[in-house]
Amino acid sequence: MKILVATEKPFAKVAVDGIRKEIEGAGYELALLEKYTDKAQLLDAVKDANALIIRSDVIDNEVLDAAKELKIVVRAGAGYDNVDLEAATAHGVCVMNTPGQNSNAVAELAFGMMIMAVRNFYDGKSGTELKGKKLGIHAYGNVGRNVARIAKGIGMEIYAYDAYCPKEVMEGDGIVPVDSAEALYETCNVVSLHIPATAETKNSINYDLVNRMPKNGLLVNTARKEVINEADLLRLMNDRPDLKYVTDIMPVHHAEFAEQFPGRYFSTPKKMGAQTAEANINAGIAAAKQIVGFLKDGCEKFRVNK
Ligand SMILES: NC(=O)c1ccc[n+]([C@@H]2O[C@H](COP(=O)([O-])OP(=O)(O)OC[C@H]3O[C@@H](n4cnc5c(N)ncnc54)[C@H](O)[C@@H]3O)[C@@H](O)[C@H]2O)c1
Ligand SMILES: O=C(O)[C@H](O)COP(=O)(O)O
Repeated sequence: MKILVATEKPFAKVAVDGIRKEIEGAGYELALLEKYTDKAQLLDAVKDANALIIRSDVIDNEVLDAAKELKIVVRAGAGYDNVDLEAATAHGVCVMNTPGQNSNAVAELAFGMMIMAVRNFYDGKSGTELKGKKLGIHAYGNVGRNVARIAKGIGMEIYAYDAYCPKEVMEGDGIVPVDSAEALYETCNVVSLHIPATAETKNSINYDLVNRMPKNGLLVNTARKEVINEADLLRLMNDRPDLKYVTDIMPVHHAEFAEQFPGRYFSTPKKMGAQTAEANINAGIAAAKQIVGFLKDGCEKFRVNK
């Protein structure tokens, strides 16, 4: 059995070593395709792979057609919007993610960007503190819960909205649940986005919603660029010179944001939320273990396609 790690953005070496230990320890062969620059390289590498470990790498119908021996794809990470689930099901390929394995890394980055923004991107002028401010967590999943944990230490008032998480879970964590996204944005000085990119959420962060934020509101996005209605946000930030936007996922209209909103906008050059040795180790080794469990015992825990 050949297990291919196909990562355009590679894991830390220590994580690859851990993956190798799991795969070779189970008697399988490990192949690496790292830092590839061309889809043709991926199409060639998947030809004889029985299992794939990927990150944000796009697995579409063309890749699945080329991967004649493929049984399983594990997205080492949370969001699996980069995998065509319907096509995978049609090809008889199981798709999994590794929930929770990179969430602390993302939560820490959200605070890194949050502090940078409220300190005016370190321009020397007086900024503000997070302590005592109202934080809105938009989606109370694995990342959202880690954000809440850190926010407690900072001394923020914490509110959350999640369309599917029971209010009792938030209350049990000492978080104030709110009934709608609208109520969250109306209430909070800072909103941190943690919704997945789905048909329901894409473009949902729009003019009306963000405009509900109080004066000097800050929107932090470590989720996906697709959830933002960029045209609306550009228009709103022009209409509301008090608002700031920081993101770990570079917008399609990055140049416009950067040019129009100096001192109010920041994007990491490349998605960095999960880019820590710890998150790479956690997610990479979990992916390797899930593949071994699937191939040896048929374990389908964490399967995300039907
Ligand atoms: N920047 C990065 O490197 C990075 C790393 C990890 C995750 N992410 C992104 O963050 C997202 C969240 O990650 P996670 O680990 O917390 O995932 P998760 O699956 O643990 O949590 C997602 C939460 O979103 C909620 N949700 C789904 N649809 C919603 C909606 N319409 N309105 C409100 N809540 C909704 C779910 O109920 C769930 O609680 C991922 O899907 C991914 O897109 C980015
Ligand atoms: O959904 C995720 O887990 C993140 O977007 C991580 O993406 P990456 O593995 O490309 O850093």
